[in-house]
Amino acid sequence: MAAAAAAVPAAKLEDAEALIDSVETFIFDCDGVIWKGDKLIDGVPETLDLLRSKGKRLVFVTNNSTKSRKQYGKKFETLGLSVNEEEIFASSFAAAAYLQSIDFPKDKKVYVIGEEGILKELELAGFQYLGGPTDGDKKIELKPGFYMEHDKDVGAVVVGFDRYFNYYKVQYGTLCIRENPGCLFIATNRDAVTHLTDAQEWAGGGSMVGAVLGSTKQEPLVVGKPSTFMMDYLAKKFGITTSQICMVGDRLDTDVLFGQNGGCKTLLVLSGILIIPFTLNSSASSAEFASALTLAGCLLQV
Ligand SMILES: O=C(O)COP(=O)(O)O
Ligand SMILES: [Mg+2]
Repeated sequence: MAAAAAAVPAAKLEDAEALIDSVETFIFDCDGVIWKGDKLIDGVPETLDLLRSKGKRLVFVTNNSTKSRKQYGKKFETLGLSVNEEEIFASSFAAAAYLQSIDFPKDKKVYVIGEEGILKELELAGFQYLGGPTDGDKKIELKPGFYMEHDKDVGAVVVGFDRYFNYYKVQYGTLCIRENPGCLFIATNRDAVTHLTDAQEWAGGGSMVGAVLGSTKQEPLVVGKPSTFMMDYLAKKFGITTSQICMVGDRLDTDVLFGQNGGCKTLLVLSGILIIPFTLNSSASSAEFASALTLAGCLLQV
């Protein structure tokens, strides 16, 4: 079922300082909030520094499963942001963590329609996997009698954004889900579009998931936003109550809904889907931070 948009009417942020003082943790979405593609969004370093200087915990949650947490740590570093791996939760990690949470058998395998980030997280979690980029150049020749074999030990198909998506992968994933008894269909996320470059929006993970949903007629279990799986995981890990969290995102149907589903305060910024860039000079006081957020037309969803 597609995630509904946030139900609560939006209100323009009036008092950012009160918001900042009312929570101990800020969860930031990444694409459209921290960066767009590989381009850092103006004002982000100063904003993060300001919040850290006020003793706030910062956590980063991205639905983009192309990278592992470690790889995202490198991305933050190249953008000049010091963020440690433990503060980053990507949906690639969520897929592996979910399989761990259900004690997915280690003698079963995971077929991956997606990129390296998912493979790396599955490896770290000790799961056997196949597929991923190596199936990116496999072609199907539909000659008479052609029959595609598939591994009967696949117990889960994980689908995420995959720039090398092809018919071989759809067919392989479909065979596993339809013919291996109890085979799970897990989606890292269902974002319709995302900024894979800063120049435009690109078809997102939702397009790959939609293809497998179409061929299997099965709804996937989504481990990324707006599912609360990552919220529950990080709230438990950091020992925080969700009312002490403000979720900052650029999408209603994933980020804001994720925050609302988790019982957090939510802040919708307009630097992602709608572009209203704002800059914050380095000596920004929280009042300036407040006015910058207001300037950006931020809406506060409560
Ligand atoms: O890449 C995506 O699909 C979305 O990524 P985000 O959750 O960081 O906005
Ligand atoms: Mg985003």
